[in-house]
Amino acid sequence: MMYRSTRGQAPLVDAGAALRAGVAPDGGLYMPQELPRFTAGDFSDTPDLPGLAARLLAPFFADSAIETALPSICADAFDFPCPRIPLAHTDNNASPGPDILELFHGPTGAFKDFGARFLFRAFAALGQTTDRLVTVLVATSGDTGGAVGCAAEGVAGTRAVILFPAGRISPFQEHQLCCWEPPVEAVRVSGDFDACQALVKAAFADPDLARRHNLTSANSISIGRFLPQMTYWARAALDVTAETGTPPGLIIPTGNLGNAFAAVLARACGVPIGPIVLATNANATLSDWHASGQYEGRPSIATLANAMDVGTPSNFERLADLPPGQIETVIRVNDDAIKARLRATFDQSAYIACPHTATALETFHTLDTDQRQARRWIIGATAHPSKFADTVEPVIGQTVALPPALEAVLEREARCREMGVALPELAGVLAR
Ligand SMILES: N[C@@H](CCOP(=O)(O)O)C(=O)O
Repeated sequence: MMYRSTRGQAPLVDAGAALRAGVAPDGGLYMPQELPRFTAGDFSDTPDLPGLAARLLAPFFADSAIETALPSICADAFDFPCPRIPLAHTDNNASPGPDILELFHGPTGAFKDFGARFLFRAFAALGQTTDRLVTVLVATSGDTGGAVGCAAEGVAGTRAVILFPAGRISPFQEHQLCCWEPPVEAVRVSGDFDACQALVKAAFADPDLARRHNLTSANSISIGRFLPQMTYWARAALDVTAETGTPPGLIIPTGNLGNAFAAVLARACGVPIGPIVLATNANATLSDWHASGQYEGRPSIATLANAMDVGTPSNFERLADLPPGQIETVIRVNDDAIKARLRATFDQSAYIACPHTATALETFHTLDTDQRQARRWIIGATAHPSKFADTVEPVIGQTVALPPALEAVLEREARCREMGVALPELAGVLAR
């Protein structure tokens, strides 16, 4: 498989080179040159997630340095459960509740563990073909940073530098992304997530900086982050289609658009997925685009669903590269509605959702009864609620226990550096 740039001004590269580069040299994002086509039968003998991942991802990594290691990378990266839980009836009419796909049972309690663990294992496989240190530069609005730090710790040949926005992430998230051993470094930036993301892109666009530090990305702009995220959507969609005869609809909490784009790509490759609905917080870039057809990035707004506080979603560039009509609906949910849905879900179903998952649950309730009854709906539950205890606990009126892996994070010492939003400051951080 070869990869082309969305901007069309860069040479074709294989998957290994696309991973090493992070973004294309013309500033575009890498896209597969052609899409493989699957049928449900292709996965009939792959009941578990790692097996399905290896089958689904094989064409994407064909003829690259990762090809032979792919099955073991998938087995090692996806070694935690990903349960799909039917939610009890959530309102008074007879329409069934959605299924909740819990994507947060990895070591850092967020769906990012799938992609981050895959990516760093892929870097390790690539590392056997080069001895140059790779600097993985990543911007986070909360969850990516923790997952990347955890996945990067101890991986030979890599150094991870995590930029996070001061005052815009939960206390647990901040501790979690600052607690990993060198060569993982966290940097608190006096700006929002979009400023962090712009800094990362500016560093990639600076040829001297990019070459000197051998920069690459661990955000979903990297194919090594977003391609593995197709796996759990495919698993859930194949299972529901087998159970009901109808492809499920997906409701996906959306910020940087990497998780939703993975579902879009899986559907484009023939995975049986029905409508794809994006659930966003008050940040209106995607809902306005869907309503008007005009895309306009803008500064992000701070919300309770902070990991989705993105004003300029990176993967829009990939979405715009595909034929129109890939996203059926975009629903924007404000903080009051997030809190109300969190509370109602707890009261009616005894289910504790994180604020991002609550955004998707609220979105489900905006669908009309016919839409809800036409098929099974799957809610992507993106993070463990205990990561957002300061928001969730007052709303539901009880404490939320940390799972053991997250509890262990608090025993680690947290440290970070500080910087502003100017590229020379980042150059200084990278040089130290
Ligand atoms: N929601 C993210 C923002 C970055 O998204 P990514 O999927 O492109 O890494 C976060 O939690 O940091």
